[in-house]
Amino acid sequence: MPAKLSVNLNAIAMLRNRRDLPWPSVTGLGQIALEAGASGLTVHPRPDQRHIRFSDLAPIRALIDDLYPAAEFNMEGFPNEQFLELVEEHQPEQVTLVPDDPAQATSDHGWDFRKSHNLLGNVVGRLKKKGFRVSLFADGDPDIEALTIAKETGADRIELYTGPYGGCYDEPERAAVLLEELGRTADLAIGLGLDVNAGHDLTVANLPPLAARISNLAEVSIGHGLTADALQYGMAETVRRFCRACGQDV
Ligand SMILES: CC(=O)[C@@H](O)[C@H](O)COP(=O)(O)O
Ligand SMILES: NCC(=O)COP(=O)(O)O
Repeated sequence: MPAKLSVNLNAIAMLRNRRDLPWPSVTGLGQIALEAGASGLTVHPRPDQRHIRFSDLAPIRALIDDLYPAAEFNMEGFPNEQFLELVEEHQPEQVTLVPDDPAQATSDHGWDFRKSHNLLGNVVGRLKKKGFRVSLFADGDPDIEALTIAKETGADRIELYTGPYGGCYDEPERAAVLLEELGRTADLAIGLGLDVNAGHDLTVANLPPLAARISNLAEVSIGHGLTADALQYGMAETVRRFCRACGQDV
């Protein structure tokens, strides 16, 4: 089965938040993504709402429920009480727990499962009792003991943090080493009965080798690279539309 694509809307929300105007529309672009074949939408609401605003969550939930009931809503975040209440209110199909601090610019590491065993055990227990699928953000580190703890929390999946791999776009030898570590981590996780997602800085260039190495990859969530491509591949047509709006015949 090919990996499912969940489109992360954070980058679009960040662009929208530059002005007090409703475009680019987070829900509207989410709809285009689902219409084009994405299997789901991902958001990572942070406490300062610098990307996704809490008020974006209900319209995204409604978009999926009303028009794309087979699609999935994936909410990512650090499991503080505010995040857990947002999850309980908006009922995503998947909750991805990420160990990020509110001051972090973006997610840059997976959980330290040894240190966070109790926290994750409690939070995953609370979410599983309410029927959520839970995924835990994990480094590409083939550490069987750490992955066993992840499994013991009751989580369903891990999401491999692919940032270091994505950052090696101009260092193919280093990328190959990191790819193999991600692959070995996935093999161990799958062996323990965890499903495997992946995300962070994935692109159309680095995704095919990852999907080939992890043949059971369940889902990738992609925002930054996908939004960059949407701008690049949409720019020419958009400039033509604006030239026409100027009265030019192009
Ligand atoms: C967990 C993860 O890797 C992504 O959610 C990442 O944090 C994207 O969020 P930003 O685009 O807001 O950095
Ligand atoms: N979980 C990773 C994600 O949602 C997207 O990360 P990025 O593609 O914006 O780096």
